[in-house]
Amino acid sequence: MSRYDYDLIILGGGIAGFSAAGMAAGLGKKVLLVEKGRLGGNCSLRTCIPTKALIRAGEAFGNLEAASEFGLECQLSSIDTSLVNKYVRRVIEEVGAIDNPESFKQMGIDIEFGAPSFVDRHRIKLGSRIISGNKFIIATGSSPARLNVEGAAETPYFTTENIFGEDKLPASIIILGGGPAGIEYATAYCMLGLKVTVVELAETILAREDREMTKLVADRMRQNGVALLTGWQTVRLYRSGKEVSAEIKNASGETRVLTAEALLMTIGRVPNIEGLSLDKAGVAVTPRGIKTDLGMRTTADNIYAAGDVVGPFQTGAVAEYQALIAANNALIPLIKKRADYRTILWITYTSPPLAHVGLTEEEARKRYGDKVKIYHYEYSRMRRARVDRQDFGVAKFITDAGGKPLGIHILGLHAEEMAHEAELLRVYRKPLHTLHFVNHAYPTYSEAIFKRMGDISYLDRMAANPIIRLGLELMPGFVNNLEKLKKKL
Ligand SMILES: Cc1cc2nc3c(=O)[nH]c(=O)nc-3n(C[C@H](O)[C@H](O)[C@H](O)COP(=O)(O)OP(=O)(O)OC[C@H]3O[C@@H](n4cnc5c(N)ncnc54)[C@H](O)[C@@H]3O)c2cc1C
Ligand SMILES: NC(=O)c1ccc[n+]([C@@H]2O[C@H](COP(=O)([O-])OP(=O)(O)OC[C@H]3O[C@@H](n4cnc5c(N)ncnc54)[C@H](O)[C@@H]3O)[C@@H](O)[C@H]2O)c1
Repeated sequence: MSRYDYDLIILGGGIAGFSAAGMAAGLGKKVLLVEKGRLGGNCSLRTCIPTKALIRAGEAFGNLEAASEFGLECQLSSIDTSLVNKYVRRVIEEVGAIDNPESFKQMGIDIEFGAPSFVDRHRIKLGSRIISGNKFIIATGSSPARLNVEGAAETPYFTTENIFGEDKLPASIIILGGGPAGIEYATAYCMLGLKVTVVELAETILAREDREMTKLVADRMRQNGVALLTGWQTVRLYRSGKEVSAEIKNASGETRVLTAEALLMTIGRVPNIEGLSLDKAGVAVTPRGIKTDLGMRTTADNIYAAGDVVGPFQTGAVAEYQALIAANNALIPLIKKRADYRTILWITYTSPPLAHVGLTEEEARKRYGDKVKIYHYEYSRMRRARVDRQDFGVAKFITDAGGKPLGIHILGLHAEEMAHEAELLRVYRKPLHTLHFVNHAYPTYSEAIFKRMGDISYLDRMAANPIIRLGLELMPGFVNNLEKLKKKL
């Protein structure tokens, strides 16, 4: 009989907690999941799912507006958005229902609700009870960071915690923070007809993206009417009658006052560690979150951590990845897994979406100098995109000298799905021309990008190989026609 009540205790019932609990239950372990609030975490209840629902609502309106592109004439004089948040809340409820406590119990996972705190590295206090565990995974996630400037405490503003609680959308909104969160909200609200202003402290929005892609996103957003202000610091917030105002200042000392019906703060996240008494368990923290090694083990050797509470990449996909590594290492000591952050991808759900796979051009040039090759494939060249009237976009391929992808960035319709084929190529270190002989359905976006890029990189490879080149030169016109052919593909 075990010395402990549980083999594994997981703190936090978000995407990281669920993934770890599922794996532990699958391994036949006695597992307890403790959740402070409602099961589902930010991803289902406040961030990933609701923002995608909001963007979908915006795109639905965009599709109506674009009907004439398809020869359909209809009159659209106004848009009533008063039921949009209700739709988003319905989606949250539907997705939340999938994560009900009963379904976890059926998997053999015990669930407890409450705010746990460590007593020592094998015991937590939950209400008046003490519960012991052999291993622990802390997956308590993150909360929105809040700006501490003059007037902030007295000024009403939204964060991801409460933005969908309102019944009506405002007519105008100021969004503080031009990271992925701010840009996704700005995209959706702009499509829904709101007057949107984004204030970003840094000189660029979406600082982790390839610069060329960031510029394309920013230009497109500006064309669509979003006021994007980069390099501006917010110095004061205050109420202006029924509206809110933000006083902002730039590096040259210029000041401006922005006023809107609502203000949303998306300036980053802080790890949820309050009340856990981590010091009693010997778990160290840094300003970014809980300190772990690449095996997701904290400074206490039986305690692991995963997800937003750890970082350095705060996405649902990384939370799940880290949680599986943590559960594996906690429960199967003979097979050690380590996180490799080079193999993660993410999507920023602008419209169209932006997929990020591997290195940016700036990072690739820093590491590999001028040896990198850059290929672009414009959506305007795709037959499928033309059919769909979706020909804005570009796929950018950054490869090493042998054509192996270092980074792939796709801005365009279905980029979020195509990113996975890109990631497979990169992770398995296959050159782009591998795809030259892989069948892709036609007409699809995937065919257009991957097959054609495979063809182009294949031709490049042919031309670069002196022996093949010699042979080809005997074929009249081949090499001369190469550039023409590449343009045509
Ligand atoms: C606007 C926005 C949009 C996003 N969209 C995407 C997206 O499209 N795709 C994507 O991959 N990522 C997206 N993310 C990131 C994603 O939300 C997070 O990375 C993900 O939710 C992290 O999961 P987690 O399980 O680590 O933490 P969380 O989802 O925060 O879950 C932690 C859970 O722990 C509970 N908890 C907190 N404290 C305690 C405690 N003391 N004891 C017990 N339980 C506790 C919480 O109540 C919560 O249920 C988005 C983020 C934002 C801000
Ligand atoms: N699709 C996705 O996967 C997705 C979508 C949204 C968010 N997320 C993740 O959620 C996390 C939180 O997103 P986020 O955008 O809130 O955080 P972030 O840290 O990624 O970006 C915050 C932005 O706010 C700016 N900022 C900071 N202080 C500011 C101030 N005082 N005034 C104006 N701007 C200020 C920062 O320079 C930064 O650009 C991120 O890690 C992100 O990766 C993922």
